[in-house]
Amino acid sequence: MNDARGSDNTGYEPIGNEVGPNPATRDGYESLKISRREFLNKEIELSTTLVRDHSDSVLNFLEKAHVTLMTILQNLLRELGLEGPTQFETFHDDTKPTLSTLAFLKYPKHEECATDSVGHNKHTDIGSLTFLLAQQWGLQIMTPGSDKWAFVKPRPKHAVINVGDSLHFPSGGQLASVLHRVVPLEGKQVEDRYSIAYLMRVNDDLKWISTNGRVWSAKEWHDLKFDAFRTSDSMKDGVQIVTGMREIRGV
Ligand SMILES: O=C(O)CCC(=O)C(=O)O
Ligand SMILES: [Fe+2]
Repeated sequence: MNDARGSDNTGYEPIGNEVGPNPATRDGYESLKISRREFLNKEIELSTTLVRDHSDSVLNFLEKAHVTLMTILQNLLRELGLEGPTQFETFHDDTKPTLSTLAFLKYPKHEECATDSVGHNKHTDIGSLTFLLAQQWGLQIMTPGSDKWAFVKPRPKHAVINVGDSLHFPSGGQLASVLHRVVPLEGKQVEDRYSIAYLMRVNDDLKWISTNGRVWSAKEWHDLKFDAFRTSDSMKDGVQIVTGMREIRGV
């Protein structure tokens, strides 16, 4: 595929690039990603038909998803009294480096791919807020305080909005990032599943202190988390990276 770039934010990634939700399996999705910054600055040229022939629609979607998330963010911050010195909104400055990404994901049905490549491993999202569209079943969440997975019913014309680690840590946990994963309803992917995720992220240089007292920049956290997604090592230096330090046992 021409657009394979070996990047976490731009281009094509095949199935099996990351660890899967079941022990000893890899993930079961392929993706096409578009870096918001590179796309707005016209720095990327993806030859994939979706981007080449529909760039106006992609731009329109990207802008609408971004504005929607920024509106939600502003309202959340106001309601929680987190405006003022923290000023999270100002950490989404398009003139500065940021890793916000639009991702198109396909989980091919199992006649087309190996059954040891299934779903999407458990994780909390890296960035500030996520706008997720999916028409088929598969998304599961574990709400804070619970140790059980629950399917999220797909609702036509509804998006799923999730908080990411970059709001969770700086808000002192007032905004919780929900742990989620994707698994096929019947253990096997019986139909192609498609999802679109706009992963809004803060500027690379935003710093915060995690629950174990370490200072992170948004970019450091992003890069370490992608390393953990690819290996079966979800812990790093005693820190649970993929689960956003939720310290959940046995999941
Ligand atoms: O495919 C999905 O429904 C979820 C995707 C997801 O969690 C992500 O891209 O962070
Ligand atoms: Fe996610």
